Amino acid sequence: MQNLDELYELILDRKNNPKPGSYTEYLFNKGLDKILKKVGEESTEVIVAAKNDSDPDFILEVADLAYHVEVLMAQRGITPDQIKKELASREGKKSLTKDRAEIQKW
Ligand SMILES: N=c1c2ncn([C@@H]3O[C@H](COP(=O)(O)OP(=O)(O)OP(=O)(O)O)[C@@H](O)[C@H]3O)c2ncn1[C@@H]1O[C@H](COP(=O)(O)O)[C@@H](O)[C@H]1O
Repeated sequence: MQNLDELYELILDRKNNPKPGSYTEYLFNKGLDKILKKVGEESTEVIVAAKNDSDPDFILEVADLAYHVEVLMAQRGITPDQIKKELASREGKKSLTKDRAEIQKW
C-alpha cells in the first residue's frame, strides 16, 4: 500500500540517495527537460485512455501521470503539503478568478 505522500517520500529519497538502476534516479539524472517531456507524454496518455472504455487502462495512466508529476514537484522543490495547502485554501470559495489574478501579480 502506497499513498501519494509515501510515493513522494520515496522519490525524494531517490533524489537524495541515488540508487543504481532506479527509474526515478534516471529521470533526475536526465534533468528537467526529460521530466517535463514525460509529464507531457503521460498527460496525453491519460487523455487518450479517458476516451476509451477500459477503466484499468485509465487508472494505470492516471497513476503514471501522478508519479511523474511528483517527480516534477521533487525536482522543483515543491512538497505535497504545499499543494494540499493550496487546495485547502480553495474550500468554500465561489470563484478563484480573483486569487489567480493576485498570484499573477507576484
Ligand atoms: N510509480 C512509479 C512509476 N510509474 C511509472 N514508472 C516508470 O515510468 C516509465 C514509463 O514508461 P515509458 O514506457 O513511458 O518510458 P520508458 O520507455 O521506460 O522510458 P523513457 O521514455 O523515460 O526513456 C516506466 O519505466 C515505468 O516503470 C514508474 N517508476 C517508478 N514508480 C514508483 O517509484 C518507486 C521507485 O522506483 P525506482 O526509482 O525505479 O526504484 C517504485 O517503487 C514505484 O512505486
